[in-house]
Amino acid sequence: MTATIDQVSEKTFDYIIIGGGTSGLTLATRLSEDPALSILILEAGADNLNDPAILTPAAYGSHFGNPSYDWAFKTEPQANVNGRSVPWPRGKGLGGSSAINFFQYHLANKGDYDAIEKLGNPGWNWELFKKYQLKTETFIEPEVKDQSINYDLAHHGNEGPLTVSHALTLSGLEKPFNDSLVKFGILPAPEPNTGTWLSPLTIHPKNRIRSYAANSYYTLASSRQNLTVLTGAHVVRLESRKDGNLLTATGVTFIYDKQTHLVKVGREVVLSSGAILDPQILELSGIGDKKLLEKHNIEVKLDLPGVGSNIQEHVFFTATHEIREDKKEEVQTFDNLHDPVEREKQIALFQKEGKGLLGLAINIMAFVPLSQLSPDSDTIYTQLKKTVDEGIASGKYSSLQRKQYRLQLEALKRGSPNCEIILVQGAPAIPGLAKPGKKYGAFYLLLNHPFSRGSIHIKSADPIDYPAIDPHYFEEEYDIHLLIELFKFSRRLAKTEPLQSYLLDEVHPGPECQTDEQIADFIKTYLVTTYHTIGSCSLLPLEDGGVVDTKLKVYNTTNIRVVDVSILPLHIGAHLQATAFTIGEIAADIIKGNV
Ligand SMILES: Cc1cc2nc3c(=O)[nH]c(=O)nc-3n(C[C@H](O)[C@H](O)[C@H](O)COP(=O)(O)OP(=O)(O)OC[C@H]3O[C@@H](n4cnc5c(N)ncnc54)[C@H](O)[C@@H]3O)c2cc1C
Repeated sequence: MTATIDQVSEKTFDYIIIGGGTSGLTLATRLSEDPALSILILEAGADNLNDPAILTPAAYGSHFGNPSYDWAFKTEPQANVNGRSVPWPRGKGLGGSSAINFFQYHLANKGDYDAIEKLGNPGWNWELFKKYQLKTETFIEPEVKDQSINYDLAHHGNEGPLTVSHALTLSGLEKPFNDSLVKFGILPAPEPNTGTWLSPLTIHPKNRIRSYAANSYYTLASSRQNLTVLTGAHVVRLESRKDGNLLTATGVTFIYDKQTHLVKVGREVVLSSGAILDPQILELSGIGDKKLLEKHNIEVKLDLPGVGSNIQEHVFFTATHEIREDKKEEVQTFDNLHDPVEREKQIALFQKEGKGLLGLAINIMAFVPLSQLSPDSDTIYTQLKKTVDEGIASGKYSSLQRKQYRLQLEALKRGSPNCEIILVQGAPAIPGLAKPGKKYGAFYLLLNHPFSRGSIHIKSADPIDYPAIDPHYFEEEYDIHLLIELFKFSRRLAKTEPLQSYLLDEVHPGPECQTDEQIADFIKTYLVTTYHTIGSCSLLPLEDGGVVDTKLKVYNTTNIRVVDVSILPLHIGAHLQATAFTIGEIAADIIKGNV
């Protein structure tokens, strides 16, 4: 049961968690295990519990633009992607982005977490993330023991709140994709993910519904008397007092039903409002870059220039092929789900028998180093290193970028996976692309370790005004260079047996797109977000632009923490939800004094 405003307004809680999303609900569930503590979650969206629009698998993208589920952000116009403002959907409501995401559930490779420690964060490494990820999930072994499915029980939990398993239906494209990649030396991956892989998913294979923060973690805790959840509560700012140099949060101001309210805090305020809105709430609270706050006439409580800087985002674009006529019956794709009548039929079939297209998932993926994909990888590395060296010599890069780039270059040199290819069973939603009666296979080509750095800052002191999201796409040329190489690789892969026997010629962009300039223009026109923003409240030493310390506490505060993916200081080669749940688990143990 969610609370009424009278149970919250002007009351005091030990812990106030802002945002009932992925990390926030994880943290709240663990903290409320102690009946002596009172915990409040303030969530701007609705509870959306038991909503089929969230629970039904294969609902990819159907929530986008719907204010009941999606904040529907947009970037500032991006100079290097033809001036486009790129839509950034993000989950709104209990469960946050875990309620609308695409189900893949996995950590990145070891080196990506160890890099967090190397940036000056003792203890924040692979061992820590692995230990706590095991707490998040109960892994159910798949009934279909297809040879494409590869997993290692040592890397899975068996007592966690989330249910994780593998897709109920295979499309028929898994094995040809794997076998063609082997011809390039890219082998099926052991866990964790390096190589070709079918990602585990947060779909309950028995109930056949999405497993996410609200029906896993929150369900465990929802009847506890010490946990209060207020939905429809949009947090505006933290109230605070200053004792010497240290800031202490005393309460939280929020808007509920168009009225402004205050709730007081006994111990700590935790921001779990996601990487886009954490910086807005901090800046509206007077915590951020002094010059920016003064520009908006906000009283400066803490000059903390790292807030909203160091933004890194995964992006991708799609190359689409038609499935050959003689393979159409053999291969299952999402294409038929665009027909509303067929979709209803498939939902009924899935609910009754667990069969059909809804059991398909976006899960066929490979995490590979550039050196395995491009014959020009040595030249690209040499050019990149030269650019970085010149940038350092000219003073173009901050001390943080210098450290990050050194680690990124080292990772490239040792052949750590930095590219991702997903084979999606169906055409992307580009108007006019998919023809009725045809089936498609599409390569999603992803940039996971960008060199460009962006920012997210308030545009005004109005809390309802969305912040300016400026990822600075392709400001570092290597980022687009890598995508061009990935695209060329996807063409070679499509022409390699056995995949070649399944895929007809590329229909988008198509054969007329040949030169690097043409490919770059296609990428700039169709680039989309992978929904994985990090860095806006980075876990880093203060002198490198850090916002939180290794206990996730905001610098120079006594009781304000940030607990969500905004703390990641350098991007990882994985989809982010497993890391978000894991951060919630780690934070709970930090607060309990166990880490
Ligand atoms: C469309 C989409 C698809 C994705 N697909 C995958 C995938 O397949 N696999 C994967 O691993 N990852 C995926 N991700 C990414 C992953 O789901 C997120 O990175 C992760 O869930 C983020 O967790 P979080 O706790 O940081 O933020 P969120 O889960 O987004 O939680 C933030 C919460 O804070 C609330 N909030 C924000 N501001 C306020 C405020 N002012 N007052 C009160 N409440 C507020 C929000 O409404 C939200 O509920 C996807 C994300 C999206 C959006």
